[in-house]
Amino acid sequence: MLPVFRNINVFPLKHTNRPVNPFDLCHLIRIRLCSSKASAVKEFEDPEISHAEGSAVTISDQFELLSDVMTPLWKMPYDEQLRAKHNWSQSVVRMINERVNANRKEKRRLNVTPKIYHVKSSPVIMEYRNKDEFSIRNGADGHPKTVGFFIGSTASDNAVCVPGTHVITMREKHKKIAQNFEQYIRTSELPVCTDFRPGGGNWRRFIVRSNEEGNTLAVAVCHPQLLSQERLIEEQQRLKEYFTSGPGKDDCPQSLYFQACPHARCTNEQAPFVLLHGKPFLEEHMWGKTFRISPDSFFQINTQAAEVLYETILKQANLTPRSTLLDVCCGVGPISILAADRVRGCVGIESVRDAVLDAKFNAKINNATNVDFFYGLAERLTERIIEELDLATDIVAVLNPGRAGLDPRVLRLLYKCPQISTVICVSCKADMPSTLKNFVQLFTEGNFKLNSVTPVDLFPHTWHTELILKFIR
Ligand SMILES: C[S@@+](CC[C@H](N)C(=O)[O-])C[C@H]1O[C@@H](n2cnc3c(N)ncnc32)[C@H](O)[C@@H]1O
Repeated sequence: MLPVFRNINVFPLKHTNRPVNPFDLCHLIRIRLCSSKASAVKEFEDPEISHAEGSAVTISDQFELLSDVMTPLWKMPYDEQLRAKHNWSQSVVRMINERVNANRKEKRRLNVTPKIYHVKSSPVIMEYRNKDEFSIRNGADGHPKTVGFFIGSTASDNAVCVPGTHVITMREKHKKIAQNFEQYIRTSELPVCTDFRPGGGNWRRFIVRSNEEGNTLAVAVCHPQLLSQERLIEEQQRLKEYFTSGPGKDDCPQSLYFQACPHARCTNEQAPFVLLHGKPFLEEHMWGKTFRISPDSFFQINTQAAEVLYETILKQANLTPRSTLLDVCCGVGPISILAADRVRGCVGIESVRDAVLDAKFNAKINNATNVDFFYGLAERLTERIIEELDLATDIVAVLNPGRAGLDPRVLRLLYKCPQISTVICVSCKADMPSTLKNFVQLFTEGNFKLNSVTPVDLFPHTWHTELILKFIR
């Protein structure tokens, strides 16, 4: 049993609008775990859980359940996890095969038979997450302002928020800053946002990021509802004082931001990230190069494993001084900047403006003079960029979109371009229909062969695995 973090009584419920029934909670979590990929489903016949009225779901149970949701493989030895991920990679290839053959009129099956490499392990398996996104809702003790992660379903009204104190992939600093933020919002007059409509409350999310040196950047996200600008500024000032000179000062992040976001998510253009304290950016180092990361920019969640990922991508790409790298969905530019010394030039496309500004800055400070980045959607920019790469004889495209995959028009442009002989697809959601569709299109319409699949474990203790799929003509 995990150690008890602090004494929370589930009953009586002082702060809640609606009591949490411990039986409901367990039942919900059981459904959640059974429907997840986790094989180890916890049985809830624990003597510490009694369903009689007035009894409690122990805090240690909540922590264990949260670990089961967030890190479902946490009880499996790491080498077994790697074997399970290898099997999963094979199943992705089977899914590609099924889809390739699903709509074929000809009787003869097409076989996609790439070489599947062993999973490249993560150099670090504990406390590797450099970003955590905390929700704010009712805790299992009924406190309406609890900063943590949901267990149960948010769609039904039964989800509760559990602090991430025992999640083994989370860094201690993130936990401490989140605990301090929880203390802060419990003193704030603003309620938690439970509805986007007026009157639905304010506090929504808390994001903590850090680099390998231990510097941290935090963003408090608040729905502005009908609050005046003066009231928002007053809250920002109080939050800043709490962390810089108040009770949170021992765990003050190096950068503290506030965002008044009226939607589920807002970019910096939609709702500016307001810097309350410290440096505007986080800096990360890989291969002796420096990367600036803005609060709005993507960065791989496991920095040390990301180095392994990038090294593997560049190796698979067989780059030469004659190559041009087309870096589609480039983020803050790591793939292009790390490849710059090996190639004729790199061009990156990215749809988040701040990430493009970071990428340009990163190219400059790393002296990557043969690299350029463009702001916009790949589906809008790729055609013009390919036209401008007219003189390039050997183009390698690296595609690393989010879970939505890429628009089929982008892939069409790539396989119609004769100078592109290699396409490397990088995905952490390779088994999602949107992503599988991209692979199948490259194979069936584009006549590319799937040459190899290399899994890289960016997410130890979870089922997620980053896959590098190499397609060649
Ligand atoms: C998984 S991240 C990869 C970023 C980068 N390759 C890296 O390793 O850090 C995906 C990036 O693609 C961007 N993106 C998603 N859809 C896009 C699109 N249609 N056009 C351009 N960029 C897109 C996102 O903003 C995000 O920065």
